[in-house]
Amino acid sequence: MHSPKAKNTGRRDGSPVLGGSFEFVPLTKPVNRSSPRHLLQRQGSDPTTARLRASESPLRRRGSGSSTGSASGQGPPEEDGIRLNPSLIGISLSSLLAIDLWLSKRLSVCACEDSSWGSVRPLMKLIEVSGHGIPWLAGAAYSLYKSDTAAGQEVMLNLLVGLLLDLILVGIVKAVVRRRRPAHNQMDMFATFSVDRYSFPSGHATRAAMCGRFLLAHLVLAAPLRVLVLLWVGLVGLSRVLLGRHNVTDVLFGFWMGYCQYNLVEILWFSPQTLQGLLGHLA
Ligand SMILES: CC(C)=CCC/C(C)=C/CC/C(C)=C/COP(=O)(O)O
Repeated sequence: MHSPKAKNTGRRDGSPVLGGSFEFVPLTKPVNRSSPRHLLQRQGSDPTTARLRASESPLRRRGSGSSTGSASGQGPPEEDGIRLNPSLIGISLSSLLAIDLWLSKRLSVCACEDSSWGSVRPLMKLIEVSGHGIPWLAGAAYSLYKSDTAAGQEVMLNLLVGLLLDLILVGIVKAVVRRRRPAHNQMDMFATFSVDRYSFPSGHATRAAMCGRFLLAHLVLAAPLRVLVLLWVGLVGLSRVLLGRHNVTDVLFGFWMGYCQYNLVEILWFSPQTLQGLLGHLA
């Protein structure tokens, strides 16, 4: 299991490392302001390692005076300002990912039958099916076919457009990011595409967020039903992590992406006239 703690103890000299490429230097350690040669002698017996350390660490670079400083010797060189920010971003991202992996593993309590909440797994899989693309596409297509009012047809047509858009956008992001599903996931999902071996973002989460917003905006629902819709969206997201299908960040990003996708559906909104025009051009 990856945990922040485990990641931070990887160095023989005890200095914590995050993501393998960043090094924290204790601020209490005296910074040597003399020549780099002196620095090398203090770094230990391996001069190559010592030279690398001296050049990696922004703190040491700043402290080493004329050898790496600005031409005038006053203040840090320009490049320090440029490199410090990416380091901070990198460290923050590495920490976030480490917490994500650790938390997701802790929460995957229905990942298999033998897990601590293994008995709830069938219920979680039922929630999984409720957020799957096939029932949603089939339901929207059937409602479009059966609808006898122009308003009903318009709403169902645009739900269908939104669902197809969701499949395409999630497929693209998954193919670009290529984040593997958690190791504890059992790949026993029903009807998947090849990109669904990747986990970022959760397609169930994007669909739940987009459809949730769509239902709340376009169906006249009583307050208890509106609460039920919100509850269902939350449960779909939670079930992805409990089943071990996703890390927490896959689901959170999925919710955000689905929320934005609904905005896109609103922008693209097809009216029956537009549809008739499109069909007329095709015929
Ligand atoms: C008509 C047509 C193209 C249907 C395809 C529906 C389909 C197979 C959707 C995939 C749904 C799925 C398994 C998404 C993966 O969700 P994650 O939450 O595991 O990313």
